[in-house]
Amino acid sequence: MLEVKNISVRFGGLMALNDASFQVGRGTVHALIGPNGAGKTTMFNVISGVQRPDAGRILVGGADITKLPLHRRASCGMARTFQNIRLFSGMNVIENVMCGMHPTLFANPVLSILGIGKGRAEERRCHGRCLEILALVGLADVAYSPVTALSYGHQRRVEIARALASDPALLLLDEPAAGMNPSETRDLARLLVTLRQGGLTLVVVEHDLHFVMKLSDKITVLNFGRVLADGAPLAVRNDPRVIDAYLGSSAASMKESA
Ligand SMILES: Nc1ncnc2c1ncn2[C@@H]1O[C@H](COP(=O)(O)OP(=O)(O)OP(=O)(O)O)[C@@H](O)[C@H]1O
Repeated sequence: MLEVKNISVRFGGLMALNDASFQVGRGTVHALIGPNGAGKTTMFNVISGVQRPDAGRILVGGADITKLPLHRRASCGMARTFQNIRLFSGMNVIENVMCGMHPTLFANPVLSILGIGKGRAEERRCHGRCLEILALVGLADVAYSPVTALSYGHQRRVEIARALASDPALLLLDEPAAGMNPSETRDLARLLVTLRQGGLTLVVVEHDLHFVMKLSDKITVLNFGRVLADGAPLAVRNDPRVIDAYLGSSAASMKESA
């Protein structure tokens, strides 16, 4: 589904990514982990088109998208969420989700504002689809609530719903469990499993190692911009290089969670 080939990104004298490569299988959950500053967010930015790499290539479904501008990445079936919640605070929940459908809409602004013809039909279709997505993420009952009235965990779900609205095949989630309590994290894990069962491919940057170990089919570990290890959760957890560089004492607690 996704091939990251020999990606390098330099910020002045710092190599944020250094010849990093990995592959993500279709319909899998793939986690990207590593210490602070390892290059995880930079890698997400390269994949999603926010950051142009100095070297290397990104392929989605075999197509080279390295030079595809940010605003055209949705058209190749990719969506992402960000580390910090970025919702429109003046809108309700469903309006936020409907914004995510923008790349798939055709009616022009005049038809949409007047609410006639194609504009009206499209708005109805968009509204119906977003209600389905809200039901999928467990937020149908708050569809018309102001988004600011929702708990932190639910706001994160709205972000995921908005990303799903563009009907992606590949979803990039940057620290989706950050700031969540244990019960919200468990609910999130269940949601991600449901999405994978629906055929979606998920790439997740996450610091919560218990969450990552339970959820992922494969894990790539970054360290100083390089791929330190890449493989099944068990193999990665037991890799001495990963334990030395990153897991340290948390390896023991991860064993319990596996
Ligand atoms: N725009 C930038 N300009 C200069 N340096 C940057 C920039 N963005 C990231 N860096 C540096 O690149 C390195 C990788 O940063 P990045 O945010 O990708 O790491 P990370 O693994 O996501 O870290 P964290 O887990 O703390 O979010 C860090 O040393 C960071 O300070």
